[in-house]
Amino acid sequence: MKHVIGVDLGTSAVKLLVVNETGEVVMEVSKPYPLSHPKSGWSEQDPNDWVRETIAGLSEVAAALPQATTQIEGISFSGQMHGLVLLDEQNEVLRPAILWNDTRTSPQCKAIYEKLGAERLQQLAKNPALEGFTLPKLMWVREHEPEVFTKAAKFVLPKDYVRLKLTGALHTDYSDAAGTLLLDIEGRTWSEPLCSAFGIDPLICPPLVESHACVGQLTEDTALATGLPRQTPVFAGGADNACGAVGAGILEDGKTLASIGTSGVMLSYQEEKGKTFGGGVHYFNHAAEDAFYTMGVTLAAGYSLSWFKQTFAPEETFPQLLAGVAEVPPGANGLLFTPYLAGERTPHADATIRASFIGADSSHTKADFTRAILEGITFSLRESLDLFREQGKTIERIVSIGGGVKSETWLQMQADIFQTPIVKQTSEQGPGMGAAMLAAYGAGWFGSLKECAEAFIKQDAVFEPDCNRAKTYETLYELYKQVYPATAAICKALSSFRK
Ligand SMILES: Nc1ncnc2c1ncn2[C@@H]1O[C@H](COP(=O)(O)OP(=O)(O)O)[C@@H](O)[C@H]1O
Ligand SMILES: O=C(CO)[C@@H](O)[C@H](O)COP(=O)(O)O
Repeated sequence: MKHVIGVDLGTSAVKLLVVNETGEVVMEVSKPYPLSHPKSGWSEQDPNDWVRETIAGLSEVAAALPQATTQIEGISFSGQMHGLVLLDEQNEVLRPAILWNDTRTSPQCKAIYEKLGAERLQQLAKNPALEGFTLPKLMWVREHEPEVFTKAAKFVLPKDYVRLKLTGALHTDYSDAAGTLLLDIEGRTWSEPLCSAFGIDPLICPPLVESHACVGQLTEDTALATGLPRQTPVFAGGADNACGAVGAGILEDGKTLASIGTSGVMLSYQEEKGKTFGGGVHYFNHAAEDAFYTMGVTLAAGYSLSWFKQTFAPEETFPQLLAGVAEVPPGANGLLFTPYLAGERTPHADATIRASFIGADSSHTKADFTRAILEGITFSLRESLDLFREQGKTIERIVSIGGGVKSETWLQMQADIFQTPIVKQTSEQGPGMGAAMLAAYGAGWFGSLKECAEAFIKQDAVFEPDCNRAKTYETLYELYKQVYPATAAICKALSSFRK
């Protein structure tokens, strides 16, 4: 039987999905790598860790499925967005990648607004200037590490670097380019006015391709290192949220997903071009051709839970940590959490805000704290959902993807807080499945991504909202929304005390 491989380069790990022609996942491999925070608000990874772990994952696939490897008709990628990978003339990395959740670039974002003004920026980039985006990171390196910047021949996004090392071919796709703040989103070219306003040589930007485009095959070295055939076709792939949308079947207006990975995302397909939803959300190219989506982002969603586990229960697994949480009532016995460990994007674009537990008392247990964290993350995503609903988007059901899907308690909580049915698919790996689907479509298995979605995507369960819990959560949500304005000034004043 024919197979494709979807490689999802997440923030916590690279996850590989081997999928057969009926859409069945025949093998999954996950290879973690470290995340480093050299200073408060900084977030970096070594791009060569991504390459090493991807090759290790592909080798595991080749060893476990020797017959299947000769029938692999494509590999494609999904990647954490916005991260700046700077390359020299020889395509070697010049410094650690500066990631999507790094907020060191507030002065550069301010400079972008001062130069263009919010209205002109919105007109050209269709997005606000946010610390996580790639352009302010380029400006930061130019200002703070000029000796590095002068050596930079190209920049790429994270998954593009991995693909470059596997194939020797250098590209990015429209969905990932959209998150740089340098793309003319609807014109689908690097924006000449944006590049020239900020002194960025367009030659530093990688060539643009469609997400399903075949960009080459494995190099001889990669074939040797992995055990996969050299002629295996490689397809460009897309931004992880665009791929998540493909893998969750978000391919027409009204279809919406909630993703809880390291970040949290509320994403909806956007038929009407250029709608800004008040400027607080992102508007990006889809991995499907000539299509767009809009989304709000919580910077520390799953990251809040993994931070809590690592700090207070490092010996426990996630299922052990979550074991008592279903028995704790909504509201965690009077404990509220706001997930601002790394600053925030939507609806509060604020790099200095930090997280809070409000209402802690001596009766609270670890299970109360854990439940408060799950609720706080979900309230934060509800704020993005409200932005869409308030501007007239009809959202009747939400597909949930990402690591958070592993907890049924969390899925039910999403249904109760979002007040909408939550769909769980057979694979929670939305981005990896989306990458596999791009390979399947690129390889010509299907006439369109929609046809591929019909064949590949399978629903596993639906979680319906419970009226009583939804009502309780409405009261709690109103309290949650008061925490940001009440703590913003305090967090700003505390920022000079941070590491
Ligand atoms: N059993 C579990 N129950 C609930 N959440 C989980 C579980 N296991 C992992 N997670 C959450 O999933 C997150 C990782 O999700 P994932 O989609 O793999 O992230 P990424 O793509 O950013 O690497 C972790 O940070 C954690 O919060
Ligand atoms: O910055 C964004 C979206 O704008 C993040 O969603 C990143 O794309 C990281 O994704 P995960 O590692 O959480 O999947």
